[in-house]
Amino acid sequence: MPKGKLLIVDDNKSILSALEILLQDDFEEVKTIASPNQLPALIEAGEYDLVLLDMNFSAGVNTGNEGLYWLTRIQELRPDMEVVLFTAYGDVELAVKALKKGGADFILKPWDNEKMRTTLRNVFKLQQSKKEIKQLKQKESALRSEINRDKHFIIAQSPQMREILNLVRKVAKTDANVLITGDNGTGKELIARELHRHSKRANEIMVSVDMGAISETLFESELFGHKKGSFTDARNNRTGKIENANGGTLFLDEIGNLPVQLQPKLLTAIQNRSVTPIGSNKPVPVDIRLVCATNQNLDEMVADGSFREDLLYRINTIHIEIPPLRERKEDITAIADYFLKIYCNKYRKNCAAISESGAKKLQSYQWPGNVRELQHTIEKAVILSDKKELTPDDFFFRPVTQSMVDIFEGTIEEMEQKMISKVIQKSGSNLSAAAEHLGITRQTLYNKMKKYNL
Ligand SMILES: Nc1ncnc2c1ncn2[C@@H]1O[C@H](COP(=O)(O)OP(=O)(O)OP(=O)(O)O)[C@@H](O)[C@H]1O
Repeated sequence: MPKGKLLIVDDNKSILSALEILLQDDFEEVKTIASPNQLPALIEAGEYDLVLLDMNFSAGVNTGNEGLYWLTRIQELRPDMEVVLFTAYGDVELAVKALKKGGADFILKPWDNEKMRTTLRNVFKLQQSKKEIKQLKQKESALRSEINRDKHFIIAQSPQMREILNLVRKVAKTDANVLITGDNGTGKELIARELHRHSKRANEIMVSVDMGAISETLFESELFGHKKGSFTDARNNRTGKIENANGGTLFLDEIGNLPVQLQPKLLTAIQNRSVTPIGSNKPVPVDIRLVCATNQNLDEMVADGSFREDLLYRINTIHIEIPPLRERKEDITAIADYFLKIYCNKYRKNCAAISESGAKKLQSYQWPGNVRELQHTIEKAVILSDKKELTPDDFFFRPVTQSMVDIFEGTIEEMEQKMISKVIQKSGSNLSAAAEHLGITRQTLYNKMKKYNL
């Protein structure tokens, strides 16, 4: 059990010295100050857990109003701070007023040593319990949103997917970090869930973070958490996703989007098994299994300096590469049949099967959006068709535009160059939008523009 840090405010120096000696063994730190004017800076720094606050400061004034004023100030600055009020005047009315305003307890001067120690220790314990409840509530709401997500089975008819599932089952039992790569919609998150489901952490939470959906300014707080007041919008303490995943699995999707300046902080967190929230200097221990995914080429990003090599080595102890759907034809019909059943049921349709020619049409398409695109194609066909059997004309594919045809010519590098120029042009030279559209970081986009002289 942590002992906590106590801040004592009283304008009587001999009281401060006496209390410092009395309480030094009960707390990790006892800091004494003679003027409440120092309070805001100390409270905002977030170092202390509770305050013992004198009610009267200016000589001759003993209405307790100053104490009430500072109590409110402390609560504004840190709503989770517990304040014990301290006064020489046994004024019950004032005590009630202070407790009504949110004071945790009240001690009268001259004080009884044992009572002083017990009161402060109990208030600290109460504060710790409140903190734990808050963390549990956050964890519970994260758990609930995870549980409410749609659950799908993995369909694996192709030899490639069967091999991947075998590997997943073997690796799942260990705590090895896993990197899953593959194009958009190939099933990376589904594989991550399978890893978690078969791991010894299966009864704990898997926290998923879509790094492609977080704005650059929020990355650090989202992952590591922050202390209240550590930046302008930090109105409350916030637990980061890494800490939320404690005991379970942390799934970092689109890991290639992690800004380069935050990569050392993630590396330190993985190596030291602890996270340090923004505005704090206290590392919090965490026990997580890390699974990362990306559709970007991390080796290339290491070469162009937008991804740290040491971080790549840390996250890819085991590497699982999911092939695009067009390279595993056996899965196309099996997955199509699987989604057909799901959507017929959902939309109460009587479509029992896909015709042979329909299946052929599905097999011969390139599926640039992989399983996700197949899923949507089947859903759309089920909604629009009134037939018992789905035929080729029920399946609509994305039209291939002439500009796309032009891009798909030449070497991979030439195609990449053409694609980047096109996207920059389409975005009106807005590089952030272009990078987002291409699914790469701004840094990678700059590097590629330099490489291709764009
Ligand atoms: N083998 C499979 N069997 C059944 N459903 C699948 C399979 N693979 C993918 N899916 C489904 O396809 C959709 C996309 O899968 P998922 O989100 O796991 O892909 P992803 O590679 O993580 O995508 P992104 O790259 O966009 O993050 C999901 O609805 C998922 O359930």
